[in-house]
Formats: sequence, C-alpha cells, structure tokens
Amino acid sequence: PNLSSTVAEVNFASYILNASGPRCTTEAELHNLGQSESAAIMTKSCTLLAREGNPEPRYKALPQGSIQSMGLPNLGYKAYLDMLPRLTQYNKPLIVSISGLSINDNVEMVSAFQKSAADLLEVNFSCPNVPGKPQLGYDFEQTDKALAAITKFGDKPLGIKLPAYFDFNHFETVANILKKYPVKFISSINSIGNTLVIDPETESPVIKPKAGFGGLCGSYIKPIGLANVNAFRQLLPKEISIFGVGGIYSGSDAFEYLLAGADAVQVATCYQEQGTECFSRISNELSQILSRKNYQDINDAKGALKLL
Ligand SMILES: O=C(O)c1[nH]c(=O)[nH]c(=O)c1I
Repeated sequence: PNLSSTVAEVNFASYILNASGPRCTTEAELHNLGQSESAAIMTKSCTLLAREGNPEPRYKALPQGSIQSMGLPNLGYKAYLDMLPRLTQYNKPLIVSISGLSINDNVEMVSAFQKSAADLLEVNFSCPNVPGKPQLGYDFEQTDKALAAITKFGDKPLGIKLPAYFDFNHFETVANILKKYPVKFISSINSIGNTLVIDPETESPVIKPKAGFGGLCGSYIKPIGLANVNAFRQLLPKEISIFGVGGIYSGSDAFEYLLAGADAVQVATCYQEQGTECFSRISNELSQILSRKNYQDINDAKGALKLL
C-alpha cells in the first residue's frame, strides 16, 4: 500500500521519519539519515551558539524507553545553516528544529532558516531540560507572544513541537492560540518533562542533571502521545498537519498514531536504541498491517479510530 504522505503541503515518500533529538546532531549523523529509509532528515534542536549540554550521565535506557536530560547539546544554528546544502542530495525533506533560549533567539534563527535550504521549520516549544528555563509550551501567554514574533516572515512551512498536555482546557487553549497564526503543522509530543527514575540499589537517580529530573521517553508515553495527537486532530483545522511522536517502535505503534489522525510519525528513542534500520522495519511492518486490513492507502486509515 502507498505509505507516502503530505505534511504541511510537503511530500514525504513514507510515513516514518526521525524525530529531533537522537543521532541527528553532527553532519555525519545527518548524512546517515539521508542514506536511510527515514522519510526526512530532521536536525537536533539548535540554539544561537553551540552548547555542550548537561553533565553526564544524562541518558539512561529503561526497559520500556529512556529518561534523558541532554540539555540541548548542539553545534549552534550557523553550523546547520552551513551543512543544509550538502544534505539536499538525498531528495527528502530537510526539517530544521529550532529551540531558542529566548523569543529573540528564535526570531533570529527562524528568519535565517527561512532563507535556507530547509523545507520545514520545527520550532521547539517543549525542551524540558535546560535548567532554569520553563517549557514555553506550558506558558500560554509566552506561547502566543512567541508565535506572533516567529510567524511574521518567510513562506517555508513552520510548525511547533509541543509538550504533552493532560487537560481538555489546555488542548483547547493551545489549539485556539495556534489557529491565530500561520502555523502549518504541530509535532506532538515531546518527552514528558521532569520525571524521576530511582535505582534502589545505588539509592540514586539514574541521571545526573537537575537532581535526576529528566524527560521520559519511549513506550511509557505512547498513550499520552496518542491522546494529544487525537485531541489536536479534532480541535485543529485539517490545514494544520500533525506529526505524531512518542513511543513508536513498530508498525503497529505507527498504525495507532495513524488511526489517531497523525499525518506522519517521528521516531526518537527506538532510533536511538536500534539505529537507522528502524525506519525500514517500521515502514514494512506498517505496510503489512495496512495490507492485512485492506487499506490501500494511508489516507484510508487516517483518523479512522472507531469509537466504542
Ligand atoms: O535535553 C534535550 O536536549 C531535549 N530533550 C528532550 O527530551 N526534548 C527536547 O526538546 C530537548 I532540546
């Protein structure tokens, strides 16, 4: 069956791509993604200047996912501006993730990438791991202000990476803010911020930064990601596309996001743990599920969740 998708009016050859975060910081990692079956090349969130990130240990694999507090390590946005033209050779969409530490930083970076080889801009409103920086997406006033500032210029599709919400009032408030601006897509969800994993043997947290508080990822958070994708699908006009993220390891996980209404899905922890083979495996598994269920095309199953 046909797995190709259109997200924010950009064509993707398949439904499965890498999420910002794991194995997408260096140029070598991005070329590796270009040579893989990932439907796009998505970069690690970047800041104005290069960052080392948080002290290690800052990533811990868990039985059903991971906890991490990387602290936005990246090469600085100019490095990504510079390497983008060398990544166009793979003929797949280039998605730049931008995570400024202030609205001004976001404005400077978005305006630069609007004039770059990027195909889509994903602005991260949900990094939970920079000490002292609250998640923008949890401050509705700041979210509104930031969107007003970054959507002022350029015609490349711009989207927002959202944190998880847990309340219908919050889904509605955020959806109403998004509808005020030319936002072309959302990516939902980011890791669940500020969780704590304790090792009873060492009697310590499993990561060092922020006294062990870090973003929870992987299978643990799939039900939260599915709920956020489905809630926003119902609240947002179809002109706003949705990337589903959170706990996708298999074709079945991807199919669940498809039923919830996702236009394409991003893989993070599974890609971190298994490498680039995950993209072709998950695509093939999804294709087999669609065949078995007699769906000819992704769009026949999209948002087709059957309520009881
Ligand atoms: O710690 C990180 O670098 C990080 N970690 C996350 O789980 N989500 C994010 O958006 C980021 I920028």
